[in-house]
Amino acid sequence: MSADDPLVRVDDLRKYFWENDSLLDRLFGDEPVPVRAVDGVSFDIHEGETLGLVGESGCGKSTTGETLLRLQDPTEGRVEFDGENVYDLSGAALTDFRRRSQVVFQDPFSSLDPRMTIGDIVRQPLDVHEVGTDTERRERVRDLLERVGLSADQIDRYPHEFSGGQRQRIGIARALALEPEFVVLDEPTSALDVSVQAQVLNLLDDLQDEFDLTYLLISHDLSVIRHVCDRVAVMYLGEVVEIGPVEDLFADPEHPYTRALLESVPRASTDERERDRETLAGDVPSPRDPPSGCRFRTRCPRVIPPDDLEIERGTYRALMTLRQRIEQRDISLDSVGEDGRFTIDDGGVPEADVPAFVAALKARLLAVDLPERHDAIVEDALAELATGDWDAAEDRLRTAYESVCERDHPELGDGSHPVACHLHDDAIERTPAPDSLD
Ligand SMILES: Nc1ncnc2c1ncn2[C@@H]1O[C@H](COP(=O)(O)OP(=O)(O)OP(=O)(O)O)[C@@H](O)[C@H]1O
Repeated sequence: MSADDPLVRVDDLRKYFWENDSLLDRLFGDEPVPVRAVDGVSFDIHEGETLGLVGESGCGKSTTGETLLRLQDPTEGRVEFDGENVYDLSGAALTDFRRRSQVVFQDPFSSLDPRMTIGDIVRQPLDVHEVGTDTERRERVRDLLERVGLSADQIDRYPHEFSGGQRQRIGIARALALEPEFVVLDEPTSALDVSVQAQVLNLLDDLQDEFDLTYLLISHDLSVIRHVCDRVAVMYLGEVVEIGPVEDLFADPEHPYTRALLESVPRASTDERERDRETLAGDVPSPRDPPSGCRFRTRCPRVIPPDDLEIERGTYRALMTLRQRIEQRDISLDSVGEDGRFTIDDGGVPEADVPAFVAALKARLLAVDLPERHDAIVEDALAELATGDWDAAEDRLRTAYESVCERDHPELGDGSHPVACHLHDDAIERTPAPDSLD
């Protein structure tokens, strides 16, 4: 490995969990369903660097960390550690990898065995890897406790005698026992009081310098990422959508998802506060059935309209949300209008009621006023819903409004700050929406 080669290289890593995969499910003929927790993730981590992995809950951060440490088997892809594919390792080489790479978990309350003294907890990896003599192991544990800011005299105490921050220090001491080079820090401070979070982050920073550590820091908290990381990879629904140096990414977030995440961080500057807000609406979709094309497009405030469509960004977003609800059959027709105003059977509402039904449905579903041309299209689609023809409504709206974001999957690309978004894809001809900020 040359000095420029990364210590960790993750290449198109995938980890699917399978549901409906038991013998019983197969007997009943249920098809196994993949949960695409990690779906084609690539990044490098250089020696001495801290790479942050950020994203909302459920987007695959922990699974990425655990799979690259080989705590979980990958579905596909490759992870190189110091030039070797970790999934090919066995015997002494695998033991060596297990020594050189460690993890610190989020919850210092459940990750420490309450029946063991903290000395035994920190010493356990030394026993497993048979490092040194009994006396040397005890000395090493005493030294580690001191290095993480505890007292060597506390060696025979139990975890319940310590505060949350102190327990996380014990977890860190255990992770460092074997002198690793690489540590995955999985939400290391999110279970802690705000007042002790900074202390633990500062400790991790000091230890990194002292022991030449390389970190992958997993966090949903951008302020933690900003405080500690050199570069950051933003994950959404199993994919990395943007990656870059931390200052660049915070100063100039390119992916609409990153922009929306940053909007959720309180900031001091008036200029920034006055910037247009692009907050995140709705939840992360299920990784069992991720959206086609760009996975963020179902929530993206900047979803790209077809070229010939002159439409404001907010209006187009509202129409896309309406489409999604129709495609998911996520609209209850029974509750349209005043109580009992419309009678609905399998064929929908009686023909004479269709205009009134459409007006009531439109008022309920759309908070924006539509330009005439779009109003007519939406009314035709809602009239189809009124007569129970969901497929026709779906087709009509797709024909009028289909976005490149749902057709094509954006690739992350190369360079120091790549972004997987069609807004940054020169190959795609597009007309920006009239209220575009760019
Ligand atoms: N063992 C499992 N079986 C089935 N699905 C799983 C399993 N582990 C994780 N998942 C699913 O994989 C997706 C990614 O989970 P993961 O824990 O990696 O996300 P995360 O970004 O770390 O979120 P969090 O911060 O909440 O842990 C989630 O939808 C989760 O429900």
